[in-house]
Amino acid sequence: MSEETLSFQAEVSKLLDIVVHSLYSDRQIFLRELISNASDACDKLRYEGLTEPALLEGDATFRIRLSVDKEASTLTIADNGIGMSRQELVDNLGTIARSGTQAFAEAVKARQADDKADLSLIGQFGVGFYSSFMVADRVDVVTRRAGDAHGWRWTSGGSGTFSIAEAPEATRGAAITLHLREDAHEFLDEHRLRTIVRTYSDHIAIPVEFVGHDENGTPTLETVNEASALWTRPRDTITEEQYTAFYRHVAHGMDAPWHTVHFRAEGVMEYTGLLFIPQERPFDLFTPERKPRLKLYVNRVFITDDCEALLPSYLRFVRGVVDSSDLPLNVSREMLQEDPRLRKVRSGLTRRLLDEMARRARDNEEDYLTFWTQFGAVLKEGIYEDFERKDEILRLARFRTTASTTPVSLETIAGRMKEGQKALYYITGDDADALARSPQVEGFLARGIEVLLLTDPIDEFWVSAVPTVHDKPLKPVAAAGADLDALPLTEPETAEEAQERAPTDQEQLDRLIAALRATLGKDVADVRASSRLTDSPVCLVAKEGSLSPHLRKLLSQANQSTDLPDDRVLEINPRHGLIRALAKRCAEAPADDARLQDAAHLLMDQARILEGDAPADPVAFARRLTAALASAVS
Ligand SMILES: Nc1ncnc2c1ncn2[C@@H]1O[C@H](COP(=O)(O)OP(=O)(O)OP(=O)(O)O)[C@@H](O)[C@H]1O
Repeated sequence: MSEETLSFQAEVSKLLDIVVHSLYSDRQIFLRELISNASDACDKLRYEGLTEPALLEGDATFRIRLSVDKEASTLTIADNGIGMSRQELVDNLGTIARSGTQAFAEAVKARQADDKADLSLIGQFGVGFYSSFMVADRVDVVTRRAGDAHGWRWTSGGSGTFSIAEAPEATRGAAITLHLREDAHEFLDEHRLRTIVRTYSDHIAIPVEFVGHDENGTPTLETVNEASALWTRPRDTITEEQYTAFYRHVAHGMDAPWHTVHFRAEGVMEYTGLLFIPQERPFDLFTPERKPRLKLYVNRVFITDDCEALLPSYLRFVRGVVDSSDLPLNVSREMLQEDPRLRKVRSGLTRRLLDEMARRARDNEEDYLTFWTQFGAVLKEGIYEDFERKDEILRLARFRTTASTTPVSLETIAGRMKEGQKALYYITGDDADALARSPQVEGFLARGIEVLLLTDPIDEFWVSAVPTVHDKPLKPVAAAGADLDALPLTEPETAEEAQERAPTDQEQLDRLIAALRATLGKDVADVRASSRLTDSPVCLVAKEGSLSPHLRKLLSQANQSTDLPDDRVLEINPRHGLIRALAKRCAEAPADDARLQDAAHLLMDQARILEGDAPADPVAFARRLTAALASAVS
């Protein structure tokens, strides 16, 4: 077949355009990405060779080779791994956009503020191969898939198209040749290359060999890396730098891990775990798949990094490796998901990770909060999903409250409850600052009662699974009802305040409530007086037992349920001057008094606005507001 030219998929093209035309810091990471791909390719063949030994073609000694040609200004990274068929070559390196392609392009754009794009995270997005174009103006990939008779050559300058032709010279595996850009000739320097390999790929379990020449020009081979699986080495022989380098390899990150745990589990199931909690959120933390990304090895043979059974999804931010000698090597990836032995591993890993988090929280709360801020929203999913460990996760959880902008534990909050306080109260919404100022919490603030401010979408779900905390009921502020009446105000009222806040005459209040109900009709589920309010005249609360307004909003944003009835209750403050005045007018005015009706709608719209909603009818709202202002001014 003669050479064929194909176009990159549009998103890939866009990504390449950014890679080719940006200036970067850390561009040496291209080598880490290519070595990492080469090592994955060897791992894949080793795994496939277990069930199909013919694929190994009699050669199961895997290696990665680096060589430079100074005259041609090329650097080649060659492996004897699985290789790619023609179709795989076309799909993997050009026509199928991986899920991270667009996400990566966007992330780079967002970070381009200082003119130097940070492309170091490219591998995290599953598009590491394209980092070759940071240093090369042409890339050739010569490859033969294990077991295939023919090989192929892929070549591209990184703009718009790539070509594919037959390559009879291809050996098993893949050889990536980079034609280095004028400004990237530093990567022809052997010393520099060795340093990079040692920094980034020392722990790769497959030897990375450097092809040099002796003084007679005869080729020499030198292994540059340690080439033993890091997790199999004793802990006290591994330096922190080595752990960090390994973490960067598995997480494709540039940060250092926030926590590293390296252990050997013995007992019913024997396995080694080397797990990391990152410092920064990976980009796909909140994608719908919610997949954990641990790498599973059996006796140092890589099996999969797509094993949902290995960790609960609320720990999906954890990266690392699990290697067990007690799992069968030839087990299929699908069977693994159901394997009871794996369930034991999962439970052991979860136990250990939660224990480690608790320990870090005990040791240094401030430092623990850096972790919590990044991953708390994910960990909290466990309160809802992992019944067995619900209480443990609740102990790890930290919350912002009306009394504390620094998140605190439930234990702390429970420990400073007021005498006579019957429950722990919470409010849900999007923005903690707005919630802290919401009329709904006024009555709590006036009584010195701390309210939890819950702003993660998951909060709406777990609260329903947790009826009590530290033996106290956990209640939404909307359900506080009579609890508040029973508690005293923090500061006794002055005589002046008492007069200002004199309660509305009960009979007049009842008439006002009836009038509001009649005017607002179906806009509200009910109208009632409340002690929740101190400074504001009105607020909207959810009817007891119904969806909270925040959850209703989340569901309608997710398009899950747009036709949920709005059954919010309008609460009015009988001790507010405006309510007193309206009640008085209501007692004297005819039932269809236009001003009273306008006031009812304005109050309702005001309550809506405070909940972050728009007025029901903006034009009518504006007209009523103008009329009210005009009459106040004149
Ligand atoms: N040396 C290689 N041998 C065989 N296949 C390769 C090689 N390099 C890349 N590939 C194929 O090309 C695909 C794309 O590589 P790329 O580095 O862009 O992403 P990735 O390696 O899949 O991402 P991740 O690093 O997250 O696994 C790989 O998944 C693999 O199938």
